Amino acid sequence: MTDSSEKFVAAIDQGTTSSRCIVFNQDGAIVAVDQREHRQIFPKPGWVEHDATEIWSKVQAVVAGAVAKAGLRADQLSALGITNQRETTVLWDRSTGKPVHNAVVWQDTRTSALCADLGGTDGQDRFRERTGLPLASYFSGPKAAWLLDNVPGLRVRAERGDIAFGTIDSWLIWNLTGGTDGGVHVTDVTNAGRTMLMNLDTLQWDVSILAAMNVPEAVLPEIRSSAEVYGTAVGQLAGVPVASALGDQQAAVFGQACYDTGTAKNTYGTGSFLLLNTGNRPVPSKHGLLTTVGYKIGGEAPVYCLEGSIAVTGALVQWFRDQLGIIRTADEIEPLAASVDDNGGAYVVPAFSGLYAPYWRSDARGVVTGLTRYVTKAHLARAVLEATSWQTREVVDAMYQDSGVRITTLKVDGGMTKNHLLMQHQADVLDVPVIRPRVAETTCLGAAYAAGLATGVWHDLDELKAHWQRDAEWTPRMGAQERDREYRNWRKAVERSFGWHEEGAEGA
Ligand SMILES: Nc1ncnc2c1ncn2[C@@H]1O[C@H](COP(=O)(O)OP(=O)(O)O)[C@@H](O)[C@H]1O
Ligand SMILES: O=P(O)(O)OC[C@H](O)CO
Repeated sequence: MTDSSEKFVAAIDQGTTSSRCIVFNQDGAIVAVDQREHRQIFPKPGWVEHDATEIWSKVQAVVAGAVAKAGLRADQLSALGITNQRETTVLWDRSTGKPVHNAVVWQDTRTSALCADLGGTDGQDRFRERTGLPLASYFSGPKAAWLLDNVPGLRVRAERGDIAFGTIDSWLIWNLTGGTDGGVHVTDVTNAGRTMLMNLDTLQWDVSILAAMNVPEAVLPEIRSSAEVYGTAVGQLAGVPVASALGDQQAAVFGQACYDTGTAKNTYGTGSFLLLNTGNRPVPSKHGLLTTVGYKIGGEAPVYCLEGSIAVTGALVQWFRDQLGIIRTADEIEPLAASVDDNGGAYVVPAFSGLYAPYWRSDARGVVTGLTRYVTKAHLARAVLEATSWQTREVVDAMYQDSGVRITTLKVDGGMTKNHLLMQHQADVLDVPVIRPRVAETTCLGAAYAAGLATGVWHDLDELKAHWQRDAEWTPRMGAQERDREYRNWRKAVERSFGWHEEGAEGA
């Protein structure tokens, strides 16, 4: 039985591989969780799609599951927050509510040639000043343009106003608030900022970029803050205010209580995303980072971040497990790696979708280098884990070069942080302590916090900060000489990955 004065907030985390719903109490503690995976669709090398209809039905199922496990009725929820895999692009018909094509996922590289064309003589930097982003297949605007050009008849329907564009937050909010029967078509600044269509200063759609990418304004959602009531849910959550939306990495910043300028977190999932809070002004990057909105609470000033996006970290462990079959579960990598003292001279650069930060090289492909007869699967297991910590080190160095901020501790979260060997190596190669909080579900927690702030469950950031508690800490142990030698080797390995893929050639 629950105390009737107690307040609860639910958050939906719609991620790349699964959807989760978590119910939190007023202390920010987890009351119930439900989670379901959805299909990964790979129609061609380099293409990754999701079925947005399947995602919506999985989301409905996990909401029902979490609310039931919590022993609550929907009307006992004070608010619902949304957080989501970013950039993944859905176009749907406003009158039928059906997607016109599978969603094109953030990892999908089909727009590489389109991005190269759009860059023209300015190259990757054409829209960087206005959007904070390099032209890369990662972002949503070119994905929408590709769909408009490749789904027969779609452009005409879009220009007539019959089609809606959205990242997953928009798709979910529209469905939650009624869909074809009055659903609201909105997005928040953190998600809009990943389309490459939003101006970072005005936080509005940039009409000249829309024209350059040939994306009609009629398809776009309204851009709102990350924490405000967008609408009221219908259906199973009837009456619950839908009160926050944040991209998952920004939600983790919020859930990790990185509210002060200079604080940073790294989330280790399929990929890894390190965000540094840079305060109320966007800091441009000259070293391969993204400038992105961290969050915006209602009418308050936006908070910006520098972001180092790494496409493949946990996904490399999955590859080691599923494609090579060397381990049966992800957890087995740690004892295997711990059975040897070092990587035996081997390095793995997981440039499966090219390399993201700080290189943004779509011509890179994965390499395993340094092989000799001495190298065993245990050395490779180490090299697989070390690929994550070295990629993070490169991003941390770029953060310092761009912002002058030297990270003194790194807050971490995500599925890979249960791997002690990896977290120790991370502390070693950064030479700073790495700290994991007690509530590891920082993404959902951030969305819940934002929704709770918008509805008066919590009152200010200080209240939220007081919830944060340390669970584990790793302190650096590696000597400087070893660190520097290994870093040099890692960078040599990265150079070996460049220039492999030629656009238009066979294969991915
Ligand atoms: N013990 C482990 N050691 C290293 N990596 C792990 C371990 N357990 C899970 N992972 C990796 O963590 C990732 C899952 O983390 P999660 O935060 O759930 O990711 P996402 O939200 O991106 O789906 C997977 O890519 C998996 O390979
Ligand atoms: O769903 P995740 O955790 O893999 O995160 C994906 C990122 O938002 C992509 O930008």
